[in-house]
Amino acid sequence: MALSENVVPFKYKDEIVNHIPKVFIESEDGSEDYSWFLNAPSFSTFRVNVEKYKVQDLVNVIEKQLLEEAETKNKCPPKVFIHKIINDCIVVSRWNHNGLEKLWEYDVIVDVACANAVLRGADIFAPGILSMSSNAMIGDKVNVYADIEKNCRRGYNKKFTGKSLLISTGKVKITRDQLFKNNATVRGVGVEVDWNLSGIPKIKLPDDAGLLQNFPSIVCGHMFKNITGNVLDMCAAPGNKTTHIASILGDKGEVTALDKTKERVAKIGRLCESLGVTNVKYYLYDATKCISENANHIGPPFMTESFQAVLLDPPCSALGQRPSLMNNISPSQLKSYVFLQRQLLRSAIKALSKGGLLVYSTCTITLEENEEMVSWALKQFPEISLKSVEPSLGYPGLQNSSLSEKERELVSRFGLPRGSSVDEDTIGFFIACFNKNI
Ligand SMILES: C[S@@+](CC[C@H](N)C(=O)[O-])C[C@H]1O[C@@H](n2cnc3c(N)ncnc32)[C@H](O)[C@@H]1O
Repeated sequence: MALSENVVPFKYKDEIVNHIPKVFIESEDGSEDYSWFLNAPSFSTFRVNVEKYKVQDLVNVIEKQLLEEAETKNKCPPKVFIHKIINDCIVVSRWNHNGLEKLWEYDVIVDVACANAVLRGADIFAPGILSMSSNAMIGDKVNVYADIEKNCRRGYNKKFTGKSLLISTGKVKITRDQLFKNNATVRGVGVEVDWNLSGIPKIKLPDDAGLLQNFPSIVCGHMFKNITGNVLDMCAAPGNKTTHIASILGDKGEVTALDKTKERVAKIGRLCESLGVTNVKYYLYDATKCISENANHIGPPFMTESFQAVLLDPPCSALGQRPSLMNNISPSQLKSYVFLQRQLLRSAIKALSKGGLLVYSTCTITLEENEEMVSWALKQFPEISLKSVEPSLGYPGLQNSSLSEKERELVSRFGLPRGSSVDEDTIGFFIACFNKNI
């Protein structure tokens, strides 16, 4: 079920659209169309922890679960398969349904972040619930709406009349009283989803089996296939790519992971532990300052040219994350990322040994943070050269950027609103690879 409601998913639409390449919002008749932002990619992708599980075994587990669910739902199950090139990636298609209807007496209102997650196959966790009909008891069925204009107060106890969108139906697991009484902070699943608007299924696997990861992010990990030695992951939390690179390196190397935020660094540790990844060292550190001429101890800052490969997956405007029912990013916030990304690139190039590989990736779609960042880096640092993204999946860089035709072919853009395969219908993402000249 595709969403093309009358929803403009940007609070500061007029300013933000100036930064969005036309291909993402212009429909064939030239009118504005935001459906790419509103809809989730058609496939879920699960990156298998191949140290512990066989990919085919997990395919069988997911297939069995979906088959059982299909019998109760009286529908054909989604397809489950291993990606033909990215062999640690399981692809799951969606349920086919014709949309949702208000079916039940009771309503639940959730915030936009929660709604975006639900549309990607998540249950509804308590912190995302803003309002629930007061008579809804555990086990009752509810209609779930997204508060798309962010007008619903947490704990609101009347019928919500603001702009909302029916995104799922499900079963109550935590009552209104438990959620909101005495400003309670309740965790866990508040509503178990049975149908969501996107048809993206829930996938239930053990914690150590791997993780749901966007397809281009999984591809990004594969850039490190031929690396031996030390890899620096400069902006690493929560560690999704760190743990993937570590698993790809195996006993051929180690990942040093940095992040500037304490709580997020802790997440890297927890993920390594849960996946059983041991070749990662992680530090709370500002990656713009992680290289120093006089570094002389274990841990950051490090000596120049001490890493065989570097991943720079910096903070970005994240406009490629979809679905996004409403994005409050302000124009000044949007513009702020380029400065930090350039600073981080400077450190990345210092960190890299001669002949080493630098991978730059973002989950955004602006030219400034992608193609133009690459051409800035090529001009600024004559010691690096662009290298093709291998395996070459996705689309070339966009036209009308400062990259030459040849350079456009070397970088990868994911998620242009064109094709419908798992390689094409993804979040918006960008990967560029550089070599440091010998
Ligand atoms: C796009 S996220 C990284 C996602 C991560 N690579 C993954 O795949 O799990 C960007 C991260 O950069 C971190 N960050 C922001 N500024 C930083 C800095 N100066 N040094 C290191 N990390 C920074 C943020 O805390 C955030 O966790």
